[in-house]
Amino acid sequence: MAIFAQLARHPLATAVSAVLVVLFLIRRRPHRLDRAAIKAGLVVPPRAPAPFPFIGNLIAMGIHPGHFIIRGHKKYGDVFSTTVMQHNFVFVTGKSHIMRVTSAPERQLSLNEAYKDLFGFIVGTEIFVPVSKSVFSALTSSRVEAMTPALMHVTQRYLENKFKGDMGKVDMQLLINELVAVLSVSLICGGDFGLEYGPEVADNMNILETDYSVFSALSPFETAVVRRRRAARLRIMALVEAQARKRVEKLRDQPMKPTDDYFDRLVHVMFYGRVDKTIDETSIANEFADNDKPEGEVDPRDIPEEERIYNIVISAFGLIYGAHTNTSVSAMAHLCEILPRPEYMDILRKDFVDHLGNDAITSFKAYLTRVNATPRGQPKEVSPFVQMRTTNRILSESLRVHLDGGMLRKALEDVHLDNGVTIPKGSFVIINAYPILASPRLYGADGETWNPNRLIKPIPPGEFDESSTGGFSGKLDDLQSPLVRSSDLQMSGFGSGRHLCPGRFHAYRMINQMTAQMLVNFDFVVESNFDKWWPVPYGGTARPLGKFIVFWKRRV
Ligand code: HEM
Repeated sequence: MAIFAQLARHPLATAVSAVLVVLFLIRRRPHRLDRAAIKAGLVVPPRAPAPFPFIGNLIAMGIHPGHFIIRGHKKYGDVFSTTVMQHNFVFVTGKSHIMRVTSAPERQLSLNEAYKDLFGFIVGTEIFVPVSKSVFSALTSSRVEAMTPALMHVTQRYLENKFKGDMGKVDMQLLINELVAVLSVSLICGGDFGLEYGPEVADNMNILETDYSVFSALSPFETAVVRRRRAARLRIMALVEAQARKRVEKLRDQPMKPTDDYFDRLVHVMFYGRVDKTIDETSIANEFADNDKPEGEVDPRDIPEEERIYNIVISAFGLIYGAHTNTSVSAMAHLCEILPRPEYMDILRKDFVDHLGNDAITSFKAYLTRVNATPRGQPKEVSPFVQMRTTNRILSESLRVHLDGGMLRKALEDVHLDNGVTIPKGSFVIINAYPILASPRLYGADGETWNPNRLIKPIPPGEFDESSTGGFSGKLDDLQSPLVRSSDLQMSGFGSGRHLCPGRFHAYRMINQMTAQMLVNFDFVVESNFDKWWPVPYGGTARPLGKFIVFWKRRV
């Protein structure tokens, strides 16, 4: 009792004690999803206490999700949970659990529902829709080849416009953001559209991606930010809609063709209900691409034409967003490593000129003509971009180091793991890439450090030492990247399993060709580079903090 009498005389101490008691009580309470599962007799994951009411473990997750998650796995094992902003988050690692999560069907562990719930307020919830296999097939590596001349042409035109004169200074972050937006739009909506409307879409994308405030998100009133964002979104949608109407007319009596671009595919599938019977299963980037008819999907011919057009616009808009955001920050990550290092700029220049000469677009078109003329069944010439192994490996190292997001799902039903633990329905599930990229077993003692030599000259497995630096003794895939399959667990930044990123071939092509065209035409000196990178807790590339300002000089 004496202690309470003492406290009563010190109001501040009383207030602090009361807050501590409340925090203590709250941190002990299991999450409501756990309570429901426990009531049903299920074993739930061990829980890392969340020290703050309402925000839960937001601060620890915000500072460095990877460190928080590694600490959690060390303490609680392969599966543990915590509360962030009232949501239940379950973190999963270990091969069997990762395979269980990444191979689960969408109706059980949903990628779309997870992103819709957490990020829908930023871009609108309706863009998170599953895409059918017939459409995904337009993202295969052969489609990347066909789109390459258009991407190179758009890049060339863009650089001509931006770098006027012989020398200058540029904010590289803004430039890359805009250029990748122009390229993404060209990729999804066609090169013709990209050249004409790319910069306008890029400006509006910039508003959507950067112009939001917590105040406007929480405010019951319509703020100026909300109005700007709505106008930007509507403008992009109006442009894409005009393109959709044009293509609907163009493809009215046309069957699907191998030469269709991505937008043609959308129109064939979503407007005319056509299915590609010739899809080569193995050429689809997605390991579990069995979502030809996502659950609940109806035959488009059964819905009104205007609704079909709207669905095409929404799908295209969602994909432009998906293609742009991560590719843009990945390109920044790559260039912020390359531009301060003249020796690597020279290696990339040489690789590009060795394979495509001084007139890259003409050389690439000639290569495409040769490949298209190759009779069926005969071995085809390997793409010059695929032959640039060193270039691809250097990019893979940039992505490996900066792609420390991972995979995010929402449990739409209770998910039982083989260790007897159940992920309760309603939880968000995260598999973080950081423990993989920082694993000494795979990359030695300095896995977090950018060092392309580890991929350029991998060490034979018997000679690999976990305490060594700059090493890697695993396998590389066609992109000269550490394998991304869930069974190998070498690199999970592009996801794996059912939702493995189908656009990664396009991402490599966009970044490699734009980097090469910049380096071949200009010298660069970095004035200031990003201060640091904030690792994201969801899928994709870390986000840069600070300014990336660069002097450029035209090469003669
Ligand atoms: C370096 C650039 C890119 C990165 C880092 C990246 C990363 C990712 C990640 C982490 C996922 C989720 C995987 C999972 O949770 O299992 C994903 C999915 C996806 N990505 Fe990418 N991506 C990139 C570029 C692109 C591009 C250029 C496109 C389109 C052309 C694209 C289209 C998609 C689509 C459609 C999905 C959803 C797949 C599905 O639902 O099955 N991405 N990407």
